[in-house]
Amino acid sequence: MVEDLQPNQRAWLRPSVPMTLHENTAIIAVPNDFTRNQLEGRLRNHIEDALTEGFGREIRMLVTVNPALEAEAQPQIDEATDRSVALSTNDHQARFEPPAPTAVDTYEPAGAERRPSALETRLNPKYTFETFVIGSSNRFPHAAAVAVAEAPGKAYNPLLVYGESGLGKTHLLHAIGHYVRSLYSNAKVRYVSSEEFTNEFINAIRDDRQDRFKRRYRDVDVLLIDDIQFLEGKTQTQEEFFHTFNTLHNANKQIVLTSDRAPKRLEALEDRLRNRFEWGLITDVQPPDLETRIAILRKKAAMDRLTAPPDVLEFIASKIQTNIRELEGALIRVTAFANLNRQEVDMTLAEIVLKDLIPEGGEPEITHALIIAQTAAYFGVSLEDLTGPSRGRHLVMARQIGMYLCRELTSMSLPQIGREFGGRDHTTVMYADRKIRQLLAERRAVFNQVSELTNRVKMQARQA
Ligand SMILES: Nc1ncnc2c1ncn2[C@@H]1O[C@H](COP(=O)(O)OP(=O)(O)OP(=O)(O)O)[C@@H](O)[C@H]1O
Repeated sequence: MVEDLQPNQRAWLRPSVPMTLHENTAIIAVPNDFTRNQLEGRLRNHIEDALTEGFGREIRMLVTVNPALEAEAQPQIDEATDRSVALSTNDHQARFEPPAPTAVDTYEPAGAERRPSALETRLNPKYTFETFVIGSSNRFPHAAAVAVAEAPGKAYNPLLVYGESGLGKTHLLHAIGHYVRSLYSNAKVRYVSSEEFTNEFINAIRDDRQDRFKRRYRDVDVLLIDDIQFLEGKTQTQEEFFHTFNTLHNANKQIVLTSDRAPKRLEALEDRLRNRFEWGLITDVQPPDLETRIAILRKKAAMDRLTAPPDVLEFIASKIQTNIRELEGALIRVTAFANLNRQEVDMTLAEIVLKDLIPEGGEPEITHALIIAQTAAYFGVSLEDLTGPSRGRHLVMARQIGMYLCRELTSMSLPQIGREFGGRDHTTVMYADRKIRQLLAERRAVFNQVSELTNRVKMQARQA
């Protein structure tokens, strides 16, 4: 696949060094921001496809800058041979060794001193306090999150943020992680969703590696644990989490939790855990008001370099009121549509796109089962194939669109979606979501397929 690259594209790979494969993320070091932008922009799809094909599972790429590589980094655009990184499958297989297991996975940039990296905790680089828009709906949780990050284990412990889907809980959790890292460079920060915590715990029992599991979660300074409602009804995992919690709390290590409900409404959670959650500070995020929604769209447009006039941003913000993920999704669809049609983003265009996206008379209830069934029918594939292991090109695209729609149209978490699509890892869902978002703006066929399929799903949901 990389063999298909133009010589000038291949030249960008020459100074790049594959660092490690951490779970489903290949980390590649480059000498400067400029090279990183090239890799992340024009070359991302090629590289990720090559890696995915090579490893037989979806691999995403993370690029990190290591100025120590600068000396080797004189890309010679006219030279087709790429000496340092032959991104051919075999080569990668050889060079991306899974990191040795450690309590907190480490990452060592070539030629630099060992330093902790946000990558090792799989924090989304976009979810920082800088990119978080503050409004009356989230002012308090934001302030609490900043306080906790500035003085881990001292301000409020635990901090629990709850609220409905798509209101920024995960964003705040990651922002705490990034900020702690920037303030305390040696802090061990671990982010995990409760679903992953549960799965890892089950695997640890199966493989008789409980000690390693315990170390992994108890030997940290800050534990960020997302969506604790998932622990409901899981007695053994709750027991393990209870001990993890006590160990960390006794050692004055910071714990931050998110939930879709207030702890007292987590009925299938043991009293003693619920009780622990109430030791610290509990705060909620509310749906943002109109001004905050407009500010979020402005920020998002600026960050992703999407051009949309103020009246269009206000229009989108007025139409989508309860979920920030949907708000961002609508902006992406509107700008993608304009891009594909080589049109300016204006009100007429926004009205057309949003009319499809927002049905009259409120949102119908959409389930993953409906999305999966409609996706299979739309692409003419069987349900078994759509959720099965086969990796034919047509099937992979159908599956990725199905996953993307589950992310857009339901409030399911990444691990939940992965499970419904044949037990896939949450990073596979993340990759699919990002890839389809990108293709929406680049490929008319994909935009049309996604739009048609969304309409069908919504129509079926209304009739149900
Ligand atoms: N205040 C905000 N400022 C900027 N972006 C925001 C804000 N709140 C949420 N977002 C964005 O909205 C999207 C959804 O947020 P996030 O995933 O954090 O929601 P969540 O509450 O964790 O939802 P879920 O419970 O479904 O996981 C993300 O892309 C996030 O960056």
